[in-house]
Amino acid sequence: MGRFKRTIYLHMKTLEEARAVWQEAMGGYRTAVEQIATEQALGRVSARPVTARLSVPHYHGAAMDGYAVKASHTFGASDVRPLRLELGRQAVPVDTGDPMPEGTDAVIMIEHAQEVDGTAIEIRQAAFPWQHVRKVGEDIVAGELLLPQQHRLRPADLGAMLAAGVSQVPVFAQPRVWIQPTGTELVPARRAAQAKPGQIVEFNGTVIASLVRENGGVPLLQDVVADDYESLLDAVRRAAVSPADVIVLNAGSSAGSEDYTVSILKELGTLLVHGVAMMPGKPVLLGRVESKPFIGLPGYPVSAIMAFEQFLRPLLHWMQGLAEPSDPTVEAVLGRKMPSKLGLEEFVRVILGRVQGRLVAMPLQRGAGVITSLTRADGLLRIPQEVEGINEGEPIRVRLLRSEDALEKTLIMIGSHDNTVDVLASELKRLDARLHLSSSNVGSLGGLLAVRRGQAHFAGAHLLDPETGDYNRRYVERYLAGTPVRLVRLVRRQQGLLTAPGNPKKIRGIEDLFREDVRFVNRQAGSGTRILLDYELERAGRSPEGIQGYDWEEYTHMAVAVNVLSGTADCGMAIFAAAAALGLDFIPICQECYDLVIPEACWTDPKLEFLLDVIGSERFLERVRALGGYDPSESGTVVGVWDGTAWRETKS
Ligand SMILES: Nc1nc2c(c(=O)[nH]1)N[C@H]1C(S)=C(S)[C@@H](COP(=O)(O)OP(=O)(O)OC[C@H]3O[C@@H](n4cnc5c(N)ncnc54)[C@H](O)[C@@H]3O)O[C@H]1N2
Ligand code: MOO
Repeated sequence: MGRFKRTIYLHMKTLEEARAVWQEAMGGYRTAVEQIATEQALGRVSARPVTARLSVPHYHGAAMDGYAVKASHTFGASDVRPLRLELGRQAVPVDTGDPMPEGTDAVIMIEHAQEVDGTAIEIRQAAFPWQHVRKVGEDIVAGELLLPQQHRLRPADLGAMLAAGVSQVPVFAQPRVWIQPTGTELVPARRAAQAKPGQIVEFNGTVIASLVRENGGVPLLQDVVADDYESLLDAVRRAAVSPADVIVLNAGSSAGSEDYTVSILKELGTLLVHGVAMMPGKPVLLGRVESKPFIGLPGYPVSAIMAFEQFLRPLLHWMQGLAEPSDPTVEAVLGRKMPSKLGLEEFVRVILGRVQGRLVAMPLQRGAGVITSLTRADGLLRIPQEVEGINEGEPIRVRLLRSEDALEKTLIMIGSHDNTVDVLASELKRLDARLHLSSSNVGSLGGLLAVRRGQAHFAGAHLLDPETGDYNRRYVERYLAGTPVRLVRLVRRQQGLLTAPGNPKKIRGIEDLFREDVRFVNRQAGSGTRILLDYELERAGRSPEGIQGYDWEEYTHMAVAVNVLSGTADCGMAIFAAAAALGLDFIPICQECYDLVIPEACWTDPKLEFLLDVIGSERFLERVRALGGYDPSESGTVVGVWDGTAWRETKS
């Protein structure tokens, strides 16, 4: 078929404008009202006021176990003048909830009466009228308003309705949402392992369906349809005549030549908004097909979720007569400078934790395709469109994605990543389910700087001093003058050369990097691994000249490994774990030390005590050994105490 014209965002709106247009168009849209059994109504929203049919209680009943009496018969009883009441006639035994016997109006608790000969009780205190009696209608009076309309029903609400004889309740029908994943490149998740380049596992459908469910709707998740005009047109037509109340298409809403959604919306309905000045989520599309709201969510997962929150979440609430929920926020300081595009409202995912009394927010990866930026996030920072960026240390408000008290149990780690840190995180959780380790991977040096700024509970670093062969101490001296810290060894780990499986080029060591038929992939300047390579070259008396690919820099161990696996490089330097993860060959070059840098100010924080307990535990050591490529024999050892100007202890 012929190529379609590329579409452009006709009139990009600000987020505020787009939300206003959407509310104007859809704010009054409601689902039908249906009667459902009260027992099934949890979480549903009342469509009309609910009134009580019966009073509760509907008889005068005993509120305590004891004896029903007529209060006036007990007057005058006291410690000095105990009073006897004849059992059966003046005092009738009752249990809590029993109806009050004819002629009685008070209950004396069993512990305040003494039985005498099985024929009478003796009391030492008078009862007052209606003492320990639940009177008719004490709780609910028939005809009284029990619950207002547009109220989300909670467990206690169901109880009150049932008690008051309301067995059916009128509620707004749950909005049914047609979710149509589109894309020729999409393959079902069960075939994830066989996906070829260009094929993407379909998962947005499940994410959107779950969000719909969380917000009181019923997802109608469809099979994927191809990105061609006819198939999409057909899908939207089917949605329009289906019982669905809302139509959601994902994706194909941006400017690609296969992004037909705009044309379809124009053909079958009305376009309200195309393009919103928000990021992620810019290519969102809003409109109407027949009388149904239509939303085109962007394809990138984070974009889809952000656009869901701004447009579909409020809609699902309006449709049930509810207001859009507000989100809890906290005040924090930004841990790292964040530039932002003017004219775009930006949503930045952050980790959050309390370090030395201040709540610190550290930005995670910003890419709209990085779904783990949301799984790992503790909060969401919104940078308004008129702001060009936020400076490090500036106070900000952050929307919470976890509970506020959970933040008090969060350890913030910044620095270089290592797989044993993941083991640490999982062992901490095992010890106490509330403990949480949030990490931001910005390299070893970035970690030291974060410690200097008081933004991390600890950093992870593996910085070699080429002059002494020692790790981290020299860098602490240079970057942490005035900041007392302790260095704790986490592990020693193998660094080496990675090659394709079977090592087809027969690479045996550093010397082979200079061969003409070997293409190398390097790590970025300043990274621990790069420093190590340069050190090894110097020890071998070689300069890097002559290594093909020395200038080609990647930022992580795994990125190096991926290049070797795909064949774009023959060899790279990384830790053993990266080779093991992708089934590559590994030629050990040396062992390096990976240490935790813990500020003295955090040393006595109970969370860090837990952390050190974990590092010292046999289970942790076992799991680290099982990873391969690690030597945990010094794990947990304090290898240096820095008082801000000098080392107080040397290696122990
Ligand atoms: N030239 C331009 N290109 C792009 C622009 C732009 O303005 N000009 N906008 C970018 C932005 S911002 C976003 S966001 C994306 C979204 O584009 P679409 O909504 O058209 O989505 P696709 O291109 O079809 O897909 C993007 C990406 O997401 C994956 N995807 C799609 N559906 C699913 C699914 N159900 N499950 C998992 N992953 C899915 C898809 O395979 C793509 O990788 O466009 C930029 N481009
Ligand atoms: O706006 Mo897109 O949604 O950044 O990735």
